[in-house]
Amino acid sequence: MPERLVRVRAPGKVNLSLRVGPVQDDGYHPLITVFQAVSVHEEVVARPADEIVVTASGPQAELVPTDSSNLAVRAARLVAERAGVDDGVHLELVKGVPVAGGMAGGSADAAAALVACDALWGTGLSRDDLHELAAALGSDVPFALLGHTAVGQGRGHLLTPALARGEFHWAFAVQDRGLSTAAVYAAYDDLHGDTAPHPTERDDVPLMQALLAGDAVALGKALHNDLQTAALELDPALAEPLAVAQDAGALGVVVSGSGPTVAALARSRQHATALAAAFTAAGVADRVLTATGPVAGARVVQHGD
Ligand SMILES: C[C@@](CO)(OP(=O)(O)O)[C@H](O)COP(=O)(O)OP(=O)(O)OC[C@H]1O[C@@H](n2ccc(N)nc2=O)[C@H](O)[C@@H]1O
Ligand SMILES: Nc1ncnc2c1ncn2[C@@H]1O[C@H](COP(=O)(O)OP(=O)(O)O)[C@@H](O)[C@H]1O
Repeated sequence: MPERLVRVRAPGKVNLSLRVGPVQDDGYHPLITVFQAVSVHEEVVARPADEIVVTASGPQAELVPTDSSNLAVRAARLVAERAGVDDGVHLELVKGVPVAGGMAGGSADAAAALVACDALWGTGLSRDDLHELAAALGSDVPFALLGHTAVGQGRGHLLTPALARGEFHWAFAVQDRGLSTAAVYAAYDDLHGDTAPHPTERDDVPLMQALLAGDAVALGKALHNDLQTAALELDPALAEPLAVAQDAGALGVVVSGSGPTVAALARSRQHATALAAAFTAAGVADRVLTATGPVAGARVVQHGD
C-alpha cells in the first residue's frame, strides 16, 4: 500500500529593501522591508509517525538542528496544540535555501511544516490561523506562507501584498559560513545606537514604482539594505562578491537580509547565469544559485495516500 504523505514547497526570499529603526524595549527592531519570494525552495515531506521528528538532507543539512529547536518541529507542535490533536509526524526537510544565509530557509521550513501538518492531520486551520502561528515562530515565517512580493512592517510580520509586474532574474553568491541574524542586528546597534533613523514608506516609493512597472533597471538602482554595513563589518570578505557582481554588469547588488548571501539582479535569465559564472570564476562564492522572482508562498505539491 502506498505511504500517506504530504509534500509542501516553500520559497526563500530576498529583501529588495530592508530599513531598520532603533532597537525597541523587546529587543527587536521595527522594520519596513520589501520581500520578494524567489525560486530557491525548501521541500518538506510529512509522513505519519508516532512522535514529531525531523530529518534534513541537501547542501549544508548538517548545519540544521534536528532537536526541538528546529523551526519545523516547533511549527508542528503549534499546529497540534492549536487543533487539539496528539498525532506525530516525520518531517523530512529537503534544503535548497542556504542555511543561515539571510534567505530565510528555516522560516520557509516552518511555513511549509505548518501547511504540511494541517493537510496531513486534516486539522482545517484557516489562513488567518496559520498566519498567527507563523508570526509566533519568527519574523520571516508569515512571508514564507504568503510569497510573491510584499511589504513587511513591525518585525517584518505585518504584511501587505505589493503589486509587481513581470519576472526578475537573480544570481546568488552563497557562502558555507553563516551569519547570525541576532549578531548582525547587534552590530547594527553598535554602529547606530539610538540614532538609527525611523524608516518611512516614502523611502521605498522609487522601488515600489519600479515593481509596478516591471522595470528591472529601476529596481536595481532602488535595492537597499540597512544591515549591509553591519554584515560587512562582521564579514569583510563580502565586499568581494559585491564588487564582482558590479563589474559583471549587475543592475543592482545587495546583501540578502542579514547575509552572508549576496543577491545580484540580472538583465535576463542568461545574464543571471553569467553573473553566477563570474562569482565562480572569481572564487568569491562557495556555491552559486540562479533564480527568478516573485514566486508563490508555501503550498502543497503532492498529497498522496
Ligand atoms: C534580517 C531578516 C530580514 O528579513 O531576515 P534574515 O536575514 O535573518 O533571513 C529578518 O529581520 C530576521 O527575521 P528572523 O530570522 O525570522 O528573526 P527572528 O528569529 O524573529 O529573530 C532572531 C533575532 O534577530 C533579531 N531581530 C529580528 C527581527 C527584528 N525585526 N529585529 C531584531 O532585532 C533579534 O535579536 C532576534 O532575537
Ligand atoms: N529548519 C531549519 N532550517 C535551518 N535552520 C534552522 C531550522 N530551524 C532552526 N534553525 C536555526 O536557525 C538559524 C538560521 O536559520 P536560516 O533560516 O537558515 O537563516 P537566516 O535566518 O539567515 O535566513 C540556523 O543557523 C539554525 O541554527
